Amino acid sequence: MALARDGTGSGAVARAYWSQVHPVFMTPPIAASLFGAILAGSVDPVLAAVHVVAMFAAVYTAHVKDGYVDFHVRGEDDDHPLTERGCRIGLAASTAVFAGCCLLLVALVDVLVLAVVVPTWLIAYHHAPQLDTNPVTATTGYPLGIALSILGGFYVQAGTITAVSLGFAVVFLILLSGVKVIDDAQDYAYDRSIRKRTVAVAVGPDRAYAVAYGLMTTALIAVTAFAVLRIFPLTALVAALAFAAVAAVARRADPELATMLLVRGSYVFLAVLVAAVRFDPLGRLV
Ligand SMILES: CC(C)=CCC/C(C)=C/CC/C(C)=C/COP(=O)(O)OP(=O)(O)O
Repeated sequence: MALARDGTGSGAVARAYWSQVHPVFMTPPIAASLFGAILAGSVDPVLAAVHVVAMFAAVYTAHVKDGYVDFHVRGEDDDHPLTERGCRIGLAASTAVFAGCCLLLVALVDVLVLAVVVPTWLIAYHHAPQLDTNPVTATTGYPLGIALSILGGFYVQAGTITAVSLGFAVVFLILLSGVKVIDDAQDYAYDRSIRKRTVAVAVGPDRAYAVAYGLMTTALIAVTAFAVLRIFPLTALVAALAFAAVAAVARRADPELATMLLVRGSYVFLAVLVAAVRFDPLGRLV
């Protein structure tokens, strides 16, 4: 039975599976995992790599399942490169890779690591058709995965969760939930037509913007407070300032441009936080 819908042979199958690798969605959890590792201080590259592969496998699972549900079950999408059987085999393969990583982490770290790793797959697998039907879970599912990726990346190195790692995870959960609300607002008309209940569809675009920027502001205030209290490194203030500058520009842009700016702003935010955690130049000055 065919695995790919657009042709036969190993080339067509490989292209179909490769199409489910979405760098826009897969790079952030990988970066988050590595950020967690850096936060822990000393980085064991093997542990970091196993956790990164687990996060990749979780997000791959989410995409294959989402594509399967949107095309084969709901009939929402016009096209999908994998057949139903192709989707099932893809899901089984990515889940097997994820389970293999979990076993390795249990062997190399401890069994408690499962508490911060397994939920990422649960969120990913249940994104469609369960979590994506409710505005709250549709918005927070992916950011929660990123937050858990930070915690998991940290845990595999440090063997514990600290207040600082939890603080960073919560900040990313809130900030990225805000970005996701704007991202979803891009598809407002289409999502409304298929009765997909994003925040923009549920409360209207104007209130969705207010919710989104409220969430981002809350996250930045938390970073500022944690930095001033020296719970986070002082240089984290620069990360908050940089993101605030991007968000101020995005506020006046349409949802498409705003999403593009905010996603890039999130990378700048993360990059400055890495520098803050590693070197804290501002903290050394005062
Ligand atoms: C480790 C980690 C980050 C885990 C979380 C995984 C997770 C929930 C990923 C979601 C990826 C995805 C299918 C996005 C598109 O959803 P959509 O419903 O907005 O887009 P659609 O309109 O294409 O269905």
